[in-house]
Amino acid sequence: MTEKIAVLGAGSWGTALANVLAENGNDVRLWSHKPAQVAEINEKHTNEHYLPAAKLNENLVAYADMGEAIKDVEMVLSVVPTKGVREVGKQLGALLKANNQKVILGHATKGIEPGTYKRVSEMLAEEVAPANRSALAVLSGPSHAEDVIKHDLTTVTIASDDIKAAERFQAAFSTENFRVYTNDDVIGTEMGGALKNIIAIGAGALVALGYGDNAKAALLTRGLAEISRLGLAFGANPLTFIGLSGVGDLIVTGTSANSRNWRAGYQLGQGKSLKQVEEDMGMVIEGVSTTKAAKELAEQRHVEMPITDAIYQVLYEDKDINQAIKDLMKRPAANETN
Ligand SMILES: NC(=O)C1=CN([C@@H]2O[C@H](COP(=O)(O)OP(=O)(O)OC[C@H]3O[C@@H](n4cnc5c(N)ncnc54)[C@H](OP(=O)(O)O)[C@@H]3O)[C@@H](O)[C@H]2O)C=CC1
Ligand SMILES: O=C(CO)COP(=O)(O)O
Repeated sequence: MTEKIAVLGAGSWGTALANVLAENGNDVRLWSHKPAQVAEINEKHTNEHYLPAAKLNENLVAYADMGEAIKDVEMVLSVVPTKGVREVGKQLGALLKANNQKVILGHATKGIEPGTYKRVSEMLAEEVAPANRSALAVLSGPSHAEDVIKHDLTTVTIASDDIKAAERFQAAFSTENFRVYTNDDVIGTEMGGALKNIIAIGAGALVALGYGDNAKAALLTRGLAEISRLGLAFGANPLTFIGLSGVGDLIVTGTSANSRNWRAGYQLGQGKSLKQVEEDMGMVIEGVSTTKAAKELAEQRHVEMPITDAIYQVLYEDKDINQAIKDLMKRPAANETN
């Protein structure tokens, strides 16, 4: 069965995911808030700023009007950065209400809302009334848009409390190069996807500073320990953190120059200021705001997250990265599994 599905947000990830859906024969409507980008996608079948040199499937149709994009669809996937989720969710919620329309609502965003510490599905649940959504789902896992658009082998997971909804997304997305699993742990899947971006910033910095493989492995492993600790405090399934949206995404983001978070860390390690890094990237670096949200959330819940604290001090308190690394290594002796 093919689906009529709207993808909201035409950045690198929204476009790559919409392209997988279109190649798989679905009727896909990609909404962008930029009319020039809509024209480029529909006329040239490219999205040069976000996916340079990629040719998009010709069945992928872009819309500047969200109302037209969601007309008669049964599924919607929001793929805007965390900072845009409320605005897009509000717009979607109002349109669905006016149409008396109910959709399966998914998202593929990786972040935590600053100040409220809400996960993305919680934000969407607040913006789209229960009458207008039959289920909420999250797509996550190790999946750089740059690889997906080239049809490189990719696996992701779709988590939902409603397994039938997860299976609808699974069927719509599954291709010979894009393998999709389902999962019922929405909390763990969202926490893993959001928090690995913090560790990826640290991983990029380590490489720029010339540290070796042992240091990288230590950071990723102890990073996973603190991601899991915070996730468990919110009721996540521990097994999720050894799955695609946990260690899987941590590996891809923490070891790849395709990752914006890794590249941001690398540039900070080279001595660039955060302001300069953000200006130069031209794309979202989710880990910057998530570091602040996670640090505050961990303090509230009395969860120990020393690496997140160290990265917070580098990003927000101008702490020298070498000093932050030294201080982490000099922490009191500890038991690994406590
Ligand atoms: N890129 C990747 O490989 C992956 C990304 N993700 C996650 O997907 C999410 C989106 O990332 P990604 O696509 O890479 O980000 P990009 O920076 O590439 O693109 C973001 C897109 O969202 C648009 N946007 C931002 N705010 C709004 C808004 N308020 N209303 C409408 N559109 C808006 C941007 O528009 P504009 O051009 O005007 O800025 C842009 O088109 C992030 O949470 C990221 O962590 C997850 C897995 C892989
Ligand atoms: O989440 C990602 C890959 O799974 C993309 O990470 P970046 O946002 O760091 O590029």
